[in-house]
Formats: sequence, C-alpha cells, structure tokens
Amino acid sequence: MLADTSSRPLSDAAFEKAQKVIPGGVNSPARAFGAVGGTPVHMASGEGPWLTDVDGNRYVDFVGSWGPHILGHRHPAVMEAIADALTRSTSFGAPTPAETDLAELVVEAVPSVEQVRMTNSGTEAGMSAVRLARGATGRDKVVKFAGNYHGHVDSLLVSAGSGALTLGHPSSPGVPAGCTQDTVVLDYNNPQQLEAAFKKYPDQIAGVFLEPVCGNMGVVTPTEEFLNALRDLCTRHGALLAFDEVMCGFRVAYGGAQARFGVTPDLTMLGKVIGGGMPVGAYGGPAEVMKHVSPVGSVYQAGTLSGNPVAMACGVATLKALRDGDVYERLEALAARLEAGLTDAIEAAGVEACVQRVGSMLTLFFTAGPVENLMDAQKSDVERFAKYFHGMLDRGVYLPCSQYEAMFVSAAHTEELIDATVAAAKEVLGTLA
Ligand SMILES: Cc1ncc(COP(=O)(O)O)c(C=O)c1O
Ligand SMILES: NCC(=O)CCC(=O)O
Repeated sequence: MLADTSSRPLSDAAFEKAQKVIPGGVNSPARAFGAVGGTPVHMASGEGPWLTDVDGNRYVDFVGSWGPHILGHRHPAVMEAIADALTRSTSFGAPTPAETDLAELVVEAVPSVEQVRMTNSGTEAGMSAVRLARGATGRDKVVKFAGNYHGHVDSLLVSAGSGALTLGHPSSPGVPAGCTQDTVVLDYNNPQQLEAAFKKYPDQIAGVFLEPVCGNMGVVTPTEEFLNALRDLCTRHGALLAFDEVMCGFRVAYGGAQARFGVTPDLTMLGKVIGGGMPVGAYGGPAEVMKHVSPVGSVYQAGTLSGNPVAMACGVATLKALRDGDVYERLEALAARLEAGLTDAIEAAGVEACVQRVGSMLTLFFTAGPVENLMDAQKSDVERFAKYFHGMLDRGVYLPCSQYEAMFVSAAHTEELIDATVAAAKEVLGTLA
C-alpha cells in the first residue's frame, strides 16, 4: 500500500529554483525542514488522505495543510461549493450572504461565540483579538504561555512554539522591546504562576491567551485544574480569557476545545478548519465583547479580502459536512487506533518515547513523558525525531517536519492506512533503538 518514496529529483530541482527567488525557498519557515534537515518536498496534488509530489511519489498525509484538511483533500461537496462560488467572482469588497452563512455556522457551533469577524489567517485573528482585549478592558498587559503559538503577532512572538521553537528563535529579531514589554510569559499547566501574575499586575492584565489544546510544542493537554483556574482568575480579575482555537477549533470537537472541556472563554480565535484549506481566520465572542469592534465600536480591524466569497463557500461546505456527518466519531476511532499502534511500536522497539493525543491531533514525543509544558517537550531527542521523520517520509508517510507539531488524522484516512502507517513506524523505530 505504501511505496518507496525516497527518490525525489524533481522536488529537489524545484527547491533549488525556489531558493533563488523566495527566502529559504519557502513561504513559511514551518515547512522548511529546518529541524530535520534535507529538502522540503514539492507537492503536485492531493486526493482524500493522499498527497502526490512533483516526482509522482504518493504519501499518506498526516499534515493536512497543518490542520485545515479534516475531510481530506478535494472533498466533493467542498470542491462543488468552490466551483459554484467561482462562477460569480473571486471577490467583491462588499458583503455577501456567504459571510453570514459561515458566521451563523460558527455561532451555532462554538458555545461562547455570539458574533464573529472573519480575517484572512489565524495570525490576523490573534493580532485582532489582542487589540480587542486591550481596547475592551482599557488595559495593556497580556499573558501567554511558553510553547504556545498564536501566529507571528509581534506581541505574542515570545517563547513561541511551532517553527519559532524549531529554529531556536522562540522570539524574533525585528520585534521591538516595546511590543513585548506588556507580554507576560508563563508556564502552561501552572495555575500557581497565573495566580501570582494577577497579584503582581493588579488591574493591568487585559487578556490571558492560550491554546486550550496545545499543538505547537507537540500535543499537550491542559489539566482540569489549569482550565478551571484560568476561567476563575480571569473572571475575578476582570481579564478576558482568550482561547486560541485556530488549530483545535472544529478539530477536537465540532464546538472546539471549549465544547469538549466545558470551559467558556470570552474571546475565541479560529482558522484552519473553518476555511477548509482556503485563507480564513476569525475571532469572536459574546456580543458584549464584540461590540467594541469597528464599525460598532472603536477598535479598528479591517481587510480587503476579509470574508472572501470563495473562501467562505469553502468554509461553509466544510463545516456543514462536519456538522451533518459522523465525522468526529470516525476521527476518534481512527486516531485512537493510530495512538495504540504507535504506542505498541514504541514498546516493541524499546525506544524512549510516548504518544499524546486529543481527538485527531497527536504527537509522538521522543521522551518518556508525560509532556505537560514546554520544558517537558524540550526533553525530547530531536535528532531521533529527525531520523524517524525521514524514515517515514521515505516510506510514503508525510508527517509534520518537527517534534514540536501535531499530526492530524482526517476523515478520509482508513483503518488500512492507519495500519500501514503503524507498520512503517515499527520498521523505522526498530532502527532507532
Ligand atoms: C494555535 C495557532 N494559532 C495561530 C496560528 C496562526 O495561524 P496562521 O498560520 O493561519 O496565521 C496557528 C498556526 O499557524 C496556530 O496553530
Ligand atoms: N503548527 C504550526 C502551524 O500550523 C504553522 C504552519 C505554518 O506557519 O506554515
């Protein structure tokens, strides 16, 4: 079922060419193979759970465009909706009904959201949510957690996860100290630290931002104690609790992490799945919070292509397929099967590693675990991860190219593909002991 995919001459040539005109040959460092070495694979097409590269090699895809492809590539209903939208125009810069359709689907699904504003990316959603939290509370400080990633928002690009962590630059040059002086960085899953921060900065904290299921230091689950403390402390101190559900929204449950855990934030950032593979982000919350957003309120945020009709059509079709099917049961079953298989493979190989999973997001960490925060994640043997990654890639399994990412199972994956992936992992892990 899976083939030898180790010969990629056309991909290598395409990367050579790209490097001349694109910094590092990539439009996002997360896909540059910086942490694992080697050459990023140039893709040609996708179908269901499969990716085909420019050399014609076929891989089973566990990246899913970094999360959006929860239905797999080229889902028929999604393709049809895009084709239909394209018959009208690619953009109007004026309201269209599709924007309301997507907003209604989000509001119906996500418990805390009464109103939602569309953006073009998760980064924009985060940037706008920070501004809104500050504008709505009249306070400047924001709390974030080490290893969480909220896009490349200046004020949150400190101790960031994902590509920033991989490249060893958790904070970026070009972000002036002034942009981050009001950012308080704490450890994930540490309620005592959060309580201390509220004591240290009384009436100064506008919002507490976090990934309520973290994917950007690998998959890390929040403890119940941590979630309860977040809600309780934010309420007591008049700060907004902001869930960055760009990755876990419509992924760990149709209503996101807040539905799965029953904890209600004041602000929610979305992206990835809600666009179904098109550039869409969003931020939303109770009307009482969202009334501060321009043009109703005075917190400015805008976008020439925001609410783009083709992207909205893609998002609407994706969410309807998620809402009306048995997708989440299927994802849970497939991902549990993968978790169990990988755990067996680890044991059989005698390698120090663990698998952490929430719904269809999972990470194989090369550390004994459990991984509860960034310090734990950084105990991972990243050299071993690089070998594992390339072993899998050459056997037709396309994984995220960093230890500090989540792999995603889609509804298009099958039991057979999961078993073939586990068989490949057994082989590769066996060479790493
Ligand atoms: C939790 C989280 N927030 C925000 C972002 C930023 O989204 P985007 O890459 O669409 O700007 C990402 C992913 O990149 C993410 O995983
Ligand atoms: N988990 C990290 C991402 O999803 C980011 C992808 C990218 O920036 O290319």
